[in-house]
Amino acid sequence: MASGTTKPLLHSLRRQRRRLLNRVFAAAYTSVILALLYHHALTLLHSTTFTYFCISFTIFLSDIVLAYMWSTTQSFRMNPVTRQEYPENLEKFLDRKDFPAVDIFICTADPYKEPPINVVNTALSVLAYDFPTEKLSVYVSDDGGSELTLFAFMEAAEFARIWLPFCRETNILERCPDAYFSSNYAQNPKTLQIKMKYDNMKTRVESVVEKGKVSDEYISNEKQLQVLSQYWTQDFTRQNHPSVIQVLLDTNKDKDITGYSMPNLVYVSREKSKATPHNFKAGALNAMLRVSSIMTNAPIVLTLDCDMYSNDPLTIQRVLCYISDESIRPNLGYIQIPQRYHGLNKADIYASEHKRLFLINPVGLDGLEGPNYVGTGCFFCRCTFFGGPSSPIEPEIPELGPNYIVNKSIMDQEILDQAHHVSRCNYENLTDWGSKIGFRYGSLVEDYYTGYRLQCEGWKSIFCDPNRPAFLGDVPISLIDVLNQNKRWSVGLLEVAFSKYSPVTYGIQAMGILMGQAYAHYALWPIWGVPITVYAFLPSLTLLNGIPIFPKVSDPWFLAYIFLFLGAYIQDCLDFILAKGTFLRWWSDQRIWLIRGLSSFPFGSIEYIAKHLGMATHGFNVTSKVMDDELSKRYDQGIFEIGVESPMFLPLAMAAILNLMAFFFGGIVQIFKERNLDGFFVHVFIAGFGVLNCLPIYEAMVLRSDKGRMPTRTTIISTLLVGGLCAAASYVLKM
Ligand SMILES: O=c1ccn([C@@H]2O[C@H](COP(=O)(O)OP(=O)(O)O[C@H]3O[C@H](CO)[C@@H](O)[C@H](O)[C@H]3O)[C@@H](O)[C@H]2O)c(=O)[nH]1
Ligand SMILES: [Mn+2]
Repeated sequence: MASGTTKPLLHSLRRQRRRLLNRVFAAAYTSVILALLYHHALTLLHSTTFTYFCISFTIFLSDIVLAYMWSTTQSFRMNPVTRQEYPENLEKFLDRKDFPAVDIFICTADPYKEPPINVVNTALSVLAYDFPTEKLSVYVSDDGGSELTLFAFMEAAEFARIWLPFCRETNILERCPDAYFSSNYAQNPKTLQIKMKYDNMKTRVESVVEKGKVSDEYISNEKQLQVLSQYWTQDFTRQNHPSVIQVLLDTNKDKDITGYSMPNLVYVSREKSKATPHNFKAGALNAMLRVSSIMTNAPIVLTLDCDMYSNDPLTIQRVLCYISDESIRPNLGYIQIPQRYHGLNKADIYASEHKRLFLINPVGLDGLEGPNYVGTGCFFCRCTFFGGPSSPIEPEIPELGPNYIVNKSIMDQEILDQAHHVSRCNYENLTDWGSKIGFRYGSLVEDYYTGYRLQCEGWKSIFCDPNRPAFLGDVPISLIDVLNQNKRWSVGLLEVAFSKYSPVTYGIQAMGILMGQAYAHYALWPIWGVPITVYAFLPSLTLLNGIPIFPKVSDPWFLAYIFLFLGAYIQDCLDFILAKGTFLRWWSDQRIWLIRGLSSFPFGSIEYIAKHLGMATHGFNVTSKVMDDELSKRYDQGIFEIGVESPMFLPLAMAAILNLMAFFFGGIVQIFKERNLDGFFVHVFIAGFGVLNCLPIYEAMVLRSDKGRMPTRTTIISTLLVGGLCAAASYVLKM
C-alpha cells in the first residue's frame, strides 16, 4: 500500500470487529427473552389467587418493558464504526482562501445560573479559532435579555483585541482564557500582562453581576453608556422587551492590536412578550438562524451551549475534512461532535459524562444513518434547515434562504433593520418556522427532536470524536440538578414519543427499523421507570412476607434469569470500558440509571401527563453552572450532594430503607431460620444489589453532618412511608 503517489487522506472509517459478536449475542439473548416471556405468560395463566395473578402480571409487564428497551438498544450495536480525520491534509485539497464561512451561535439564558464571564470565555475560545477571521461570525443569543451579559460582551470585545493576536502568535491550544490561565502556562512578562487584563475584565464583569446592574462607575466609554441606556429602560424585563441587536465586532472595520482583522461578534436578545410563546432554546436558535442569514448567511452553522468552550483551535478544519468531501455521505446534514466535560470527579458519581448517550451510542448510529443531534458542538449545513434533501422549502423572504448572498456590511442600516424585523416575537406567525423550517418546536428536548425530524426528512449525519476533546463543558454537581435535568429530558422525550411523529410509528416508517428503534429507545427512556420501580420494591416486600415470586435456584428457569442479568450487565460494562471508561465510572453509570428510574423518570412522566392534560406547564428549567466552593469540594471528593428536600428523593430513600430491611431481616429469616435460600436466592440477591447501590444514600442519611446530607425530614417521612407500605403489603399478601 505504501506508495508515494497515494492521495493523502482526509478521513478514514473502520468497522468495529465487535459487531459480529454483538449480533451473535443478540440472537442468543433474544431467544432467552422470548422463552422467559413465554414462561411468564404460562405462570400468569395458571395463577391460583388474585394476588398471585397481580404479582405475576406486574413482573410480566416489567420484563416486557425491559425486553423492549433491550431490543431498541440493538440498533446501537449492529454496526459500530470508528472514524478518523486528518485536518493536516485539508489544505492539500482546499485552499485556505476557499474555506467556507461559519456562523457560530452561543445560547445563554440566565446571567445568574450561567455566569456571563463563562459565556464570554466560550465566545473568546471560538473567536480565536485558527480560521480566516473574515469568514467567522459569532452570534450570542441572550434569552435572559440581560444588560449584565451585554456588558460582559462589550468588555470581551475589547479583550479580544489582545487575546486573538496572542493566540495566533503563540499558537496555543487552549484558547479559552480561563482554561489557559488555570493551566500550567508559560509565565513571562507578556502572558502576565495579558493575565492582568483578563483578571481586570473578570473582576469588572463579576462585580456588575453581583450588583445586579451596570452602575455608572463600570461604564468605560460613551458607546457603552449609549447602548445600555438606549435599551434597558424602565419597562424592559426579561419576559417583555424589544429585540436588542448589537454588533460588537465588525470584521470589515475592527482590527486587533496588531492591525489584523477580527471576526464578527454580534449580541442578540430576541424580542419577548408574555403573550407570545417563545419556544425556549429552539426559538432562540431559529431567531439566530434568521438574524445570521440577514447579516452573514454562512453555509455552515455551529450551535454551542454557553458552557461549551472550544478546546481545539482546528476543529472547523477537522469538520471540513468531511464537508469538503462530497462523496462521503450523500445528503450530509450535520456533523455531531460529542459533549465532553471538564472537572468530573474520579468515579463520575452522577455519570454526567453520559458515555452511552454521547459516546457509545452515536458510534453505533454512525454505522447506520448517522448520530442524533445533542444540542451543542454540532456543525450543520445551513440548507439542512430548509426542507428535505430533495424537497427544499423556500422561506417566506428570499434573504433567509440558504443560497442568498449578502452583499452589504453587517453595520448597514438596512441590514440592521431587517435583522430586528426577523427577530420579532411574532415574526414566525403563519410561517413554517418550527414546524418545517429550522429547529423544531413541540418538545423540551429540541435537540433530539430536531435531529430526529431532519433524519426523517432524509438528512444524514456523521459522528466526529477527536482524541483531544473539541469542546469542554460544565456538569451539574448536585444530585437535584442532575435529577431535574433528567426530568426535563423525560418530559421532552415523552412529548415526542406520544406525538404524531412518534419514532415507534412514523420514525420506523420514515427511517427503517434500526434507526426508528434507536430513536424510539430515547423517546421511551422514561418507561424504564416502570421495571426499575417494580424491582426496587416488589422483591423486598415479598421477601419480608416470605412469599417467593422467582424461580428456585434448582429450577432451570433460574439459569435464564442469571443469563439475562449477567449478559446485559457484562455487555454494558464491556462497552463502557472499551470506550475508555473505568470500572468505577461504569458502576456510577449503572447506579445513576437506577436512581433516575426511581426519580426523574416517574416524576417526568407525571409532569408530562399533567402538561398534556393542561394541568400545569413546566418550561425549560436551565441547569445551574454556578460553582459553590463548599459544594465543589464535596463533589471533588466524590460525595453525593442531596441537601435539599424534594419529592424526587422520597422513592429513592424508601427503596434504600426497604432493601436494607429486606436484605437483613428477610434474608436472615429465610436463610437461617427457614433454611430456604433455594427459594429466596433471587430476592435476597436483588435486595443485596439494591443495598450495594444505596451505600451513598445510607451515608447521606446517617453518617454525614455536612450541608449536603439527606434532610432529616426526608429520612423520617420515607421511613414512615416504608412502614405504611410494609403494613399494606403484608395485609394484601396474606389475604
Ligand atoms: O429558554 C432557553 C433555555 C435554555 N437556553 C440555552 O440552552 C442551553 C442548554 O441549557 P442547559 O440548562 O445547559 O440544559 P442541559 O440539560 O444541560 O442541556 C442539554 O439538553 C438540552 C435539551 O434539553 C440541549 O439543548 C442542550 O444542548 C444539552 O446540552 C444553554 O446554553 C441555555 O442558555 C436558551 O437559550 N433558552
Ligand atoms: Mn448544559
